Amino acid sequence: MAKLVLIRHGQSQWNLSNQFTGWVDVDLSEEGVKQAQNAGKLIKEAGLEFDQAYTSVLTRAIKTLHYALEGSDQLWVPEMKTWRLNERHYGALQGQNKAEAAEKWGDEQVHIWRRSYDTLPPLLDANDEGSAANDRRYANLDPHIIPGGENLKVTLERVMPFWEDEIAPKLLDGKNIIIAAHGNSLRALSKYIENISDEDIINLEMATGEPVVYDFNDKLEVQSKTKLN
Ligand SMILES: O=C(O)[C@@H](CO)OP(=O)(O)O
Repeated sequence: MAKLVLIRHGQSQWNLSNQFTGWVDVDLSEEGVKQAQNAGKLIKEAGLEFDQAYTSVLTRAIKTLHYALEGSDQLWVPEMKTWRLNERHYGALQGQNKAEAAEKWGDEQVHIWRRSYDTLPPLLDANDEGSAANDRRYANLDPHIIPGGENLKVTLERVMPFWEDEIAPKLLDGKNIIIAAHGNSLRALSKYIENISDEDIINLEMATGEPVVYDFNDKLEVQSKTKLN
């Protein structure tokens, strides 16, 4: 039956400098470009062929998708971009260095902000100049939907409608799908797909630029999960 490939974007400039990123639109680092190109090679070697591609509205994921498709000779595959696949919004932590934040608030607090399922980060005010409300790419969204900060639970809640309406029907129709997105939007999706508990999802990490291949049966139950590396 259908295959789904999830790929976290290659290393970004702020992964490299260890800054909270969220919805800030930073580019791939040089290493990130190499990781994304290598993902394309691995996809080609595995013989994976896609019918539809999805990504977020953030440059690092879009470019990763394009490198992965180009490397597997499938740059022509139809693609759709949606804010629903964006990284979780990291609120007022966006832009801060993670090590400096741990010195300021303690390792435990920062770990809770980063990995607890339902604790929100400090929120960003809608009037803050860094708010997504000031960004043209979200102009068509109801301002009430634009987050000031998200935990994994809220991220999952805004990813799910896109899964239900767009992705699941295609998989049920036997279409092969690739999604290039972000560490936490993909952790949210994996939690749902693999039925991982609120406690256990804390331990799931996605490596940058590493394609993860799911095989589904015709009831959309996972038959296998393989990491390409
Ligand atoms: O900063 C972020 O947006 C994310 C992903 O890089 O970080 P973390 O892994 O700490 O949730």
